Amino acid sequence: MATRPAGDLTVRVTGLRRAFGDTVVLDGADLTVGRGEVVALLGGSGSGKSTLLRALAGLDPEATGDITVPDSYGVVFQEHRLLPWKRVADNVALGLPGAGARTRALAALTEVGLGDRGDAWPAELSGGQSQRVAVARALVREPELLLLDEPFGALDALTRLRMQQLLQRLRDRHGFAALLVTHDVDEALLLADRALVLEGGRIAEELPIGLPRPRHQDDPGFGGLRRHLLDRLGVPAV
Ligand SMILES: Nc1ncnc2c1ncn2[C@@H]1O[C@H](COP(=O)(O)OP(=O)(O)OP(=O)(O)O)[C@@H](O)[C@H]1O
Repeated sequence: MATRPAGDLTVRVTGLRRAFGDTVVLDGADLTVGRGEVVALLGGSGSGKSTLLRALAGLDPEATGDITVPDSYGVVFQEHRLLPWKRVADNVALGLPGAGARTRALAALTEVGLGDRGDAWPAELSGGQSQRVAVARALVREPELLLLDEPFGALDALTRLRMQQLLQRLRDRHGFAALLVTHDVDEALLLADRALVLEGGRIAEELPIGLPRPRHQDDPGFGGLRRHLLDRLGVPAV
């Protein structure tokens, strides 16, 4: 049962467990996300990152443990998950109460650079545009927390970079906290205040990322942190 966390924390997870048959994927994982903090969740393929995120998003009734998340959170997956039979603005406004829903949806679309595409159908958008709409849909309720599961993982490198910059701007403007599941060490280092490494069903390492913002791959300090994380993930420098 999720309840509201107290104090400076947006998320508090204690003793999170999830097994599929005999395979224990999450084995008592603990983590926190502070208010307005961006936390990257890294880990090898199959380490349980998506399982953890789904549990936090309330999508996995079989996960056990103490999970506290705010009342308002938005979720973005690797696939945009837009409803193809609804226009873009109606996808973003979905479930919003009241007569102002469309106005709010168009404002959120403007924030992601798609203010003029509200009447388009999802099929008319590129992959990057579709993910922008997914971000707008997650943002439209002004959530305290975004849960992001490889949100840019399916995009080409340039589009991914633009989306990372967009996420950074939105975070500066709105101050939401985020838990960002990613395979991409550079993405974690560009965006996150802290990186967590999931291994053996628990958070095996927690790395504060104190690099000044705005960040760039060429910044001093970036390479050392990248090497450390890659090494931790079993990809040592050659
Ligand atoms: N519905 C399911 N039924 C059975 N096993 C599952 C199910 N969902 C996940 N698993 C298993 O749980 C483990 C963790 O999966 P999960 O998708 O959380 O890992 P991940 O770290 O997100 O991986 P990747 O980085 O490859 O996306 C994997 O071994 C996976 O096969």
